Amino acid sequence: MSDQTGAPQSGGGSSSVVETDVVVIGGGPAGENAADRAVQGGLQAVLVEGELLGGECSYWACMPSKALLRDTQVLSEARALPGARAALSGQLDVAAVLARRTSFTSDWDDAGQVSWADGAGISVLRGHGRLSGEREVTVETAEGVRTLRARHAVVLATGSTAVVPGTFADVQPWTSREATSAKEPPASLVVVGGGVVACELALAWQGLGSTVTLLVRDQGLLGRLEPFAGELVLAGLREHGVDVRLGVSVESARREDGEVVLGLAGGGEVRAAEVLVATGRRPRTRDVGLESVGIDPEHAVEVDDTLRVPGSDWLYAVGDVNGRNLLTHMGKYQARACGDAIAARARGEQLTGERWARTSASADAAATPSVVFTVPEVASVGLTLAEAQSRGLRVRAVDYELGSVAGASLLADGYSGTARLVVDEDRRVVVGATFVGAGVAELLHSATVAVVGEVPLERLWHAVPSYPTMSEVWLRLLEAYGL
Ligand SMILES: Cc1cc2nc3c(=O)[nH]c(=O)nc-3n(C[C@H](O)[C@H](O)[C@H](O)COP(=O)(O)OP(=O)(O)OC[C@H]3O[C@@H](n4cnc5c(N)ncnc54)[C@H](O)[C@@H]3O)c2cc1C
Ligand SMILES: NC(=O)c1ccc[n+]([C@@H]2O[C@H](COP(=O)([O-])OP(=O)(O)OC[C@H]3O[C@@H](n4cnc5c(N)ncnc54)[C@H](O)[C@@H]3O)[C@@H](O)[C@H]2O)c1
Repeated sequence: MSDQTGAPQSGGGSSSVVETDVVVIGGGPAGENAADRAVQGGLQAVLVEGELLGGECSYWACMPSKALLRDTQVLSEARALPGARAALSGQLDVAAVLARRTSFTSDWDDAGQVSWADGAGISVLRGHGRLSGEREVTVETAEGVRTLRARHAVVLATGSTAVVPGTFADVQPWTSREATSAKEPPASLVVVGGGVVACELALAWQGLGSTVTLLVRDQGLLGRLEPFAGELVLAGLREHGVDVRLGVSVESARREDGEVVLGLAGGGEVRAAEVLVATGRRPRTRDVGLESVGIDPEHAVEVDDTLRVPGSDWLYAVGDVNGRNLLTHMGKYQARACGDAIAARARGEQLTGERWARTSASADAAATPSVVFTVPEVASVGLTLAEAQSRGLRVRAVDYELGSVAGASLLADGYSGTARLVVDEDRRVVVGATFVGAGVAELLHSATVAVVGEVPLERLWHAVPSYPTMSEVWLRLLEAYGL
């Protein structure tokens, strides 16, 4: 361990038992934050990590993928301004983009995160951890098997892994890991899937010079978001040269002459130097010992709003592994609530799971923000119109073309984008918002505050947006609603 738990130890050598307050299995963003909050709450914590401290997000997901996309976004915005466009000449420096991407992953070295954990007072134990009974975790380390016993809680934070359908079993496809860490663009890339990973990484590699084909089983992209979001992203991908084919299923896959050949249902083939399978993720629940405590490892680990497993007084799960929201910021949010809940219970406090309490991850169900970093960007929070209706809310959607807002028209000639508010008519509050267009990511937090705060429309009217910013879309939306 990189630090002492200060806890009594028994045994020695390869079978030593370490007792501590909290054991966290998985040192991704969620696990790190759960351990950190427990320590801040006055407890000792051991964080067990089998690969790189920092998890998927730091090395193979959020950070490298956004670094791969950023230059394409900037070029697209510059091309929308005649003056800046005139200054654009020559080619994108692909090697520089890849080097910057690599710098964000610290060249896949976690020394910086280990030193953060040390500073935060968290003990890091490297190895594969498994639950091995109540409050007990067994860790396979390079030095032998270690057993950890938790006085207060064990937190499962093992994340998720890419789902690769059996069709691709023999072709060693790229998953998001290879697609975020590749050392050079493949000449051609076929991407399978129509979700966030597929859209972002198709655009990233097209922007870096690959010829990209996107095969989508459904009739549209980004099915969980408002329909107009998928339509605008589809148009954006096609404008960037991605060959997007909708309603296409892959029936077979083989490698031939150094290429991947995909056979399509109904006939036809697609060939490319590489294939990226982006067909979703599953919680990492297998091989973590859930069976030893009577939990089915084939499903996400169910938790209550304090992130504790129902029926248990010691087992918690945060981040992707509980399937609530597969997003870094939501995993970290859950982890803060979880670490605080563990510390509070250790002090003998009774938690009722009250909505919006500091120890309840209430926003998971009501106000999850997310950004798709494509061109155009999609920024959304809360419920879509369809979700709100399916929950039985009496809602009304208000739409406005972002290009008609002065701030947006200044940002780009021919700015195209759409904004939607979903208003709960009974409470006259915003329960969902979606913005699609260039530069909308930074607009999102205003909507998150409105949704979480349940700010009445009449009061929102007094939140005056500055002129000429894109935020003026708030005023236009409220006017369109009838205020
Ligand atoms: C390509 C891509 C891009 C993404 N972009 C974004 C984005 O822009 N914004 C965003 O919010 N989200 C994004 N996500 C989602 C985000 O990466 C995840 O939601 C986030 O990483 C989940 O954090 P976590 O801590 O739950 O799990 P992980 O990050 O998966 O970390 C889990 C950790 O647990 C370790 N582990 C697992 N099992 C064991 C075990 N038995 N013993 C010891 N250690 C173990 C793993 O090695 C890993 O380090 C993206 C995902 C992908 C695939
Ligand atoms: N910018 C971000 O915040 C960001 C970026 C990437 C990923 N993420 C997170 O990661 C999660 C996973 O993303 P994802 O895109 O991998 O999954 P997803 O579930 O969002 O999308 C999977 C896509 O694959 C399709 N699909 C599923 N099985 C298929 C099959 N057998 N053949 C063909 N198509 C199939 C689905 O119809 C869907 O379009 C997201 O839900 C999101 O929470 C976030």
